[in-house]
Amino acid sequence: MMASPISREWTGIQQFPPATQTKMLELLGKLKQENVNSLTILVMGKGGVGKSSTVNSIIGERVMAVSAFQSEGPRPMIVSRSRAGFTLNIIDTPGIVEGGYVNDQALELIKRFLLNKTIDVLLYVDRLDAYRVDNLDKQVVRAITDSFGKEIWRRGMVVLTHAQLSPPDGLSYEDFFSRRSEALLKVVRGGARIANREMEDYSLPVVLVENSGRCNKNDCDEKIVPNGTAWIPNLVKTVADVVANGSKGILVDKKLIEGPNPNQRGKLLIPIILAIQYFLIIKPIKGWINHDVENERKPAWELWDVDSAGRDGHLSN
Ligand SMILES: Nc1nc2c(ncn2[C@@H]2O[C@H](COP(=O)(O)OP(=O)(O)OP(=O)(O)O)[C@@H](O)[C@H]2O)c(=O)[nH]1
Repeated sequence: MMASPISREWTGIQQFPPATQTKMLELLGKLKQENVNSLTILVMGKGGVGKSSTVNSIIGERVMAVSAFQSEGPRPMIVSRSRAGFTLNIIDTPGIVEGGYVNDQALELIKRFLLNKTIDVLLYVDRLDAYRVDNLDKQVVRAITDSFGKEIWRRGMVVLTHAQLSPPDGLSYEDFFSRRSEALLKVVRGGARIANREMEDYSLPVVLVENSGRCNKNDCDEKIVPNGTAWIPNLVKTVADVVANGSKGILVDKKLIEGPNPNQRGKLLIPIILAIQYFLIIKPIKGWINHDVENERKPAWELWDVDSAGRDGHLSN
């Protein structure tokens, strides 16, 4: 069982405009009807994409420190709020990428932090206003998959921050949004190794978020994204849908954390591959080069030139 963190009254809900409050309380009521009395949401993604800001927006309080620079300590944080007998726990994590690679230590910290907790929903956060996906995105998805198992993506949703943008010329907002989400979903499915035939089980909804204070509002004073959706209640509704999709939450137990990591097996192969390369490729080439050097009997100061000439000569053979 999950040790329940000390949870404060969710007073931040009162900061929302009445229309949002009504929707939120309706959603919580619906969850309670389905016997869901508490939810734990895990928030992950690269650094600086808006994870902490999103947590603050949902809670309606400035609970997480937000900065334009990478967060100071690589430490996960949990915030818990209760309202009408329902408890919402959100776990914010530091970006797990450092210097172009996934930081395994940061990942270990997150795993240990989550020990004996059940993840009900994973928010995979990235920015809407990015124009391409790269290998780093895939690495982050893979790290999440290797840490918590592929099944976590059945409880996953993609959150796109910085949603209030004007798309580049010639593209409608809807087109831009669908291109960006398709590209990211492809990366997630690839990194999580979700086969085409499994797609139905991994629906991975995509939601838009705008954390900026300059976020547009509708007539009811609710923050809206450019497609007109009031994004906070929409995000919470999507969370509720994911919980109801028939899959199970992910219990992070010792076995999951200490179990074999497919990445680790891959790493074991690296020295073997390097050794094979050395004996089959580099050694013979060196042999040829030395052979050439001896044959040509150049003076020592010219050996460098001979060396590269010799190598080129043999490689093009
Ligand atoms: N315009 C705009 N700015 C945002 C949005 N979300 C976050 N930001 C800004 O982006 C910067 C980083 O936001 P954070 O919430 O700290 O990002 P993070 O993903 O938690 O960062 P790390 O903790 O370093 O991993 C801050 O300057 C935020 O004000 C958004 O939706 N729109």
